[in-house]
Amino acid sequence: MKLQCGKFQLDLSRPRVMGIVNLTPDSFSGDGLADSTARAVAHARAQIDAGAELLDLGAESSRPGAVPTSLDDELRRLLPVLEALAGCGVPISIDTYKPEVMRAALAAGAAMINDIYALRMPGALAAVAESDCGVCLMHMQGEPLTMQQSPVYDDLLGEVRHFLAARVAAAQAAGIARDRLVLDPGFGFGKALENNVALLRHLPAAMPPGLPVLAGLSRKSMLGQLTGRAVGERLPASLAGALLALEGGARILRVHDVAATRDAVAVWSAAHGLV
Ligand SMILES: Nc1nc2[nH]c(SCCc3ccc(S(N)(=O)=O)cc3)nc2c(=O)[nH]1
Repeated sequence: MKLQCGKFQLDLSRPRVMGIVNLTPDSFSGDGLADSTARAVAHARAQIDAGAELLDLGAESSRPGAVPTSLDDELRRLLPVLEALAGCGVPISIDTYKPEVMRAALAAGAAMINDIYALRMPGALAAVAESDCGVCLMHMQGEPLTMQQSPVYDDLLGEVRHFLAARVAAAQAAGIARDRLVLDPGFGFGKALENNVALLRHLPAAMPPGLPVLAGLSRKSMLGQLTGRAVGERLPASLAGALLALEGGARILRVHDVAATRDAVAVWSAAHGLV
């Protein structure tokens, strides 16, 4: 399965590791790099050296309880880092839901848009339809500020699958080719522990067929709830979650710990007969 990401074409017949570059001041996992472009760029390059085959740059926190970031603040944090990473050799994804940020990032060389609102904001479909960038469509119930207060599902897997299928249809209707799309169940985005566990246990049933899947479990609270570990002590659980996501068909892993995840993926790939 191939994913078209601007000038890059990703062969997703084997798993790829996407390194998280958090440009917010209040990152949930203590990795915020908002105060220094140089530090953020150095971190991004270190992730590439560690084996990241995509990077995800985010300048607005979407952790539970996060308040929205202004357009100006998001652009001010994002663009210097994106511009400094031009020519880095791997596709740069931008974690944003604002069409204006999408347009500016695509003009500055971003190869993928990672939208936690799945292009539902006015103007978002048009902003990416004009490009040939990759697009990640993610499921979220509610919005970051309140999504974890009381998530409720009648049919979790069906609701996630139907939501994503509807967003795929909307994207295709806007002229966005299927080979540009990757889908994501949105671990921790309006999901209680039992919802996150059910998604991990039955991942294929939550996803419309025939499209690649991205999973982002790294350091998330579901792992803390299952292990009792604080956010900085969740690497073993994050690796276990990553491999379970691969078992469930995910082929892009969005992680903080690139080198460790690459090692876990190497073991998984060998056991699956992948080179
Ligand atoms: N496609 C995609 N993009 C993402 N961007 C983020 S930022 C993390 C926001 C957050 C932090 C912590 C919790 S919690 N309460 O579960 O620990 C939830 C959400 N994540 C993802 C993800 O998964 N996919």
